[in-house]
Amino acid sequence: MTQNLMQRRKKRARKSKDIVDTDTGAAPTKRTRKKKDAVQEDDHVEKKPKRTVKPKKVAEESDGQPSSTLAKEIRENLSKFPHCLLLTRVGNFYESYFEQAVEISKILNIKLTTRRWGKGPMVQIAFRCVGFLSYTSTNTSKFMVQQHKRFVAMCEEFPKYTSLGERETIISLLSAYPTEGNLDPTTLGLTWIDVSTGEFYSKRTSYDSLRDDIARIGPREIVLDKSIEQSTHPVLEAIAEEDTVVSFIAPSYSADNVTAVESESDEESSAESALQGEASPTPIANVTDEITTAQDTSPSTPFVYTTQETSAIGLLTTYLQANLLEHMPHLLLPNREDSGGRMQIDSHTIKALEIRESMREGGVRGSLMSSVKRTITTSGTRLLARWLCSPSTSIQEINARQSLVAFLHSRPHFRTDLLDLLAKAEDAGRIVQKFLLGKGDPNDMLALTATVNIWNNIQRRITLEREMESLEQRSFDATEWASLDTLMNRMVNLEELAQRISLAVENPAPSQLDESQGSSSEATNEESDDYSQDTGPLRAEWRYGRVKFGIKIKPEFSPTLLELNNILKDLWQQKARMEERLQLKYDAPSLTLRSSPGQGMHVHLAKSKRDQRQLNADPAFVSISETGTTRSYFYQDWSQLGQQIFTTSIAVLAAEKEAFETLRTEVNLHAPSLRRNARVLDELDVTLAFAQLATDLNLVRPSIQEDTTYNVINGRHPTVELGLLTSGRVFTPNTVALTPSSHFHVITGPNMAGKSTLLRQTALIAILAQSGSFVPADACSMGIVDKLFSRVGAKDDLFHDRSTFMVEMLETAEILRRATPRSLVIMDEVGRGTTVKDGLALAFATIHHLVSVNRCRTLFATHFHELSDMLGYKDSSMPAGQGIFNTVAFHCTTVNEMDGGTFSYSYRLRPGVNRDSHGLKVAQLAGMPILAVAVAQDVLTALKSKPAEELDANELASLGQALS
Ligand SMILES: Nc1ncnc2c1ncn2[C@@H]1O[C@H](COP(=O)(O)OP(=O)(O)OP(=O)(O)O)[C@@H](O)[C@H]1O
Repeated sequence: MTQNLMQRRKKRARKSKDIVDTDTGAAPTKRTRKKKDAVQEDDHVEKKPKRTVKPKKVAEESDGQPSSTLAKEIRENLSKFPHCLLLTRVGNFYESYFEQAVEISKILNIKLTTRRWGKGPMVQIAFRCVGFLSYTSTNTSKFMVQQHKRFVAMCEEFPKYTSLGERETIISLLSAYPTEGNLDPTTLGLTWIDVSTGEFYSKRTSYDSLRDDIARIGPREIVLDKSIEQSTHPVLEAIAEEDTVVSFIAPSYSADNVTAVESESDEESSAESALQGEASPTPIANVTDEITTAQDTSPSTPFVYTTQETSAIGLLTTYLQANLLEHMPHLLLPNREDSGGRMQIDSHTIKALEIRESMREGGVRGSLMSSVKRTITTSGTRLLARWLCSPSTSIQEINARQSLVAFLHSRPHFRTDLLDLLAKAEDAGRIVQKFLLGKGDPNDMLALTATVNIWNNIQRRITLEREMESLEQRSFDATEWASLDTLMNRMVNLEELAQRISLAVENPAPSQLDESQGSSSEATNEESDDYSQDTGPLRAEWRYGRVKFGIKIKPEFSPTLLELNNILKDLWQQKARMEERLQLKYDAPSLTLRSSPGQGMHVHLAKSKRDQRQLNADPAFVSISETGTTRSYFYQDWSQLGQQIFTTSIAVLAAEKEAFETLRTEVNLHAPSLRRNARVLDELDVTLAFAQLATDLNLVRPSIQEDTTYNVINGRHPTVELGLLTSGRVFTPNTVALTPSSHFHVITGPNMAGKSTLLRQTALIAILAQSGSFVPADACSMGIVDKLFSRVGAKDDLFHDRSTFMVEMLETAEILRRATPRSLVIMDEVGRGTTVKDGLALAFATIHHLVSVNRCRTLFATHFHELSDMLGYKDSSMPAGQGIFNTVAFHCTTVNEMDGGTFSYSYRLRPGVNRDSHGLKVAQLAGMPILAVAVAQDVLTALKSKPAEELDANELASLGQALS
């Protein structure tokens, strides 16, 4: 299937050329460039000849050389790097031309051909050329550099618009495909992938939700259909605010293309857990117009990708194929993310609530993530971010997560042991992806094995805990264990794979190797190789080559390898015997058999004056060089034996490489199971982290139900509480009780008295609760929140031509359009960005709409105490529900005035309305000059009898005059 796709996808994005990473084939990144520079210094690989490919135009130059663009660039590069062998990437090949082709064909033992440029006899130029497949380039170039001591320059081509190679870690790609024709015009297909881990998702979405999806996913790059590039398509509007690279491509795909996305197995489908609750990914089925998962083997409910999703998958796959070339990973069809099962948090809210990063500091510090993160693996941290940005709306799933948190919370020692084990695990998801991308070395292989062993140890530790609890007969409760069992039962036993790898791969331990002759470390390696006592450069070179190739496979891995190693061992022994024999025969103790690039296989005398007498008399030894003390000879017997050692060494290297490729294939075959286990461990990491968090921050288990209540007793803001603690202050907890009969609370109070904090903590507690975490409160019970909206903090967005007030209104409008009775809304100071009259009018209209149309749970903080009057508030003794809307209640914070003009904030919420903002106190605290504060005080006093809105222009002018 893949081949079909590849054939169909030959039409690629426009290409440009530049030097490339010889290891990865990816376009250079800042880091890879650096790395490459280092390699180039070490390995004589030159850098940066450049060429750009334009249509071939051939003409003969006066010197009889072809003058096509490619030919010119090759000659330019050759003259720029005269000391290098130049390899030029052309499609799937690296090619070498002219005289160098002859040399390379000899070195690599590949066929030399004759190529012609130009059409017609008049312009045809014949020249020598060799080429080899690009995927062999890493080893081939290393061979030329290391074995033949040649400098190599590589000229690479890659698509002009890709930024895939611009970073080591590619976070997410997202492709949104617009609807067409008679398809439902309100829906979109959305797919996204983390190329570094292979996590691939798809969902149906709408233009309204697209911005929220993007905010949650946080892609580095967005891929769109080229056909909408010049249009005013709503997708473009939705992504306009995003600070991401947007690529438009003309996809060479149809729905059928998706059939070529390679399925590894359906195993992964069950990997999605009761804890995670995401729908299963799809094994490839027959794709016609739509992709279906309806296969017998799938353990979970089949689902069907929509046509738009199918198109999005095709678009994204095309893009990856065009950019990753031969490093294109094997992809499973994506997991379906069903928005029905996730709390929708709009894009402003993700930013405003500082879930992933803080607004003030820009980084993670001060964010919810930073306060609650206790995960110890990077993949666990990624999962935590996903859970926090899209909490669940499934009570079953939330309960499963909470039960596991409770289970782990009550077993601190067990938790510590599991954490200790987890800390040693590698990011298996990323390693597997590396292998699927055709990368990965024996160290990765060993890391994977170690990780599989750690997984096994974790399972053993769990079994032990269960046995200990049963033995102690300490309230052993099988239902309590059910949450952990459900999670761990999803793991696949991969012990066999781990064993096979550890039996095959030896740790190359490069630090133990020394290229220099006769170093002290030689002995160690001789022992480990178990043959020959040779300390000559030929051997050092060969072993150096092994390490540089990153391969050391145990001989027992395959009969071929064993046989070759035995032959090699025998040859080394022959060499040792020959050396010993010659030393004795010619009475030359300093005689050694050596090889060097300049002299080939030669006999070396370290003390020539003493040892050369008898040797010189034997015509079998031909002197080839001498220095003050040393002398070298050609000796045919050694030359032949050395050559045999050399070719056998190369054969062993090739066999080890082949063996490694076999292992790589095995790892790739197990990729779904490896990923599945990795995901289980990620979930364990996050739940362990939640359990630890519950202990650290004294959190309680919330109770979640299917209603529209929100009852949090003495709730706290997790981040503000931590911030206060560092300065020795204590957070004042607050109770919020939203019920269907009192679902809208108006909060008034002085500046700086904790209104925004209360609003934010209300939202954060809902997020934590539905993520499966315990929450910062004395008690919490709440009905599922389907959508969370916030309108807090205002800042302008001049780049997108939006004033502060415009941003405020856009956000408010969106809430009024989208909130449902199951939603939770927090609104802070709506209407403050315009005149008092307009602001008041808009604030009232907003409340009116939220109460009577949306009917959602809302906290509405305001300094417009007049709103309370408009809403029918009388005084704090007024029973709830007695205003003009019977579901609106009033709460406030206040300041405690003390003797001597000092005051303190009471952050404690109480019923009622506070009409005093105490703004001047805050101004004073902020360091406003005393004179300015005094003038403000005079204005306030003057306005006490009659508010400013009621004064006409003349009255205001005379007031100003009086105060000046
Ligand atoms: N419950 C609390 N306990 C202790 N300190 C608090 C509490 N709530 C808020 N604070 C402190 O008060 C500061 C100001 O709080 P916040 O921004 O919520 O006030 P506000 O009423 O929204 O102010 P403004 O009306 O000026 O926007 C916080 O940064 C925090 O340091």
